[in-house]
Amino acid sequence: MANEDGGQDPEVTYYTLEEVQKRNSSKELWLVIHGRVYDITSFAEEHPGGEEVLFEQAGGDATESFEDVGHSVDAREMLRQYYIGDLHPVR
Ligand code: HEM
Repeated sequence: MANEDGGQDPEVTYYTLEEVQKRNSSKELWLVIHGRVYDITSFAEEHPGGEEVLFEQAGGDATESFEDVGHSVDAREMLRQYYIGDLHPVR
């Protein structure tokens, strides 16, 4: 996420929504949750909620649908292993 002063963290890779939107197939499946970008290509077929719902959100912001489901703490911790960077802050 952006620093307190609104600057960018040099340790973090930033992706624009445009870049994320290209990754919307079974070969490359990225999505955004709470401003963080996740590459869940390898996870889709293991998702307990099915891969279909993930394809519907592929390449976009899945925050609302992720929260609507009321995912468990375990599910939230799983996110960590698929994290690849942050969404580029919009200025
Ligand atoms: C990378 C992101 C996601 C991860 C790691 C994840 C993980 C999980 C896990 C571990 C479960 C089992 C129940 C639980 O522990 O809460 C689950 C269930 C489920 N997830 Fe996800 N999920 C992700 C994204 C999404 C998204 C974006 C949606 C909706 C569009 C979704 C919809 C569901 C549904 C419908 C269930 C089944 C609930 C049930 O039948 O009880 N998930 N997910």
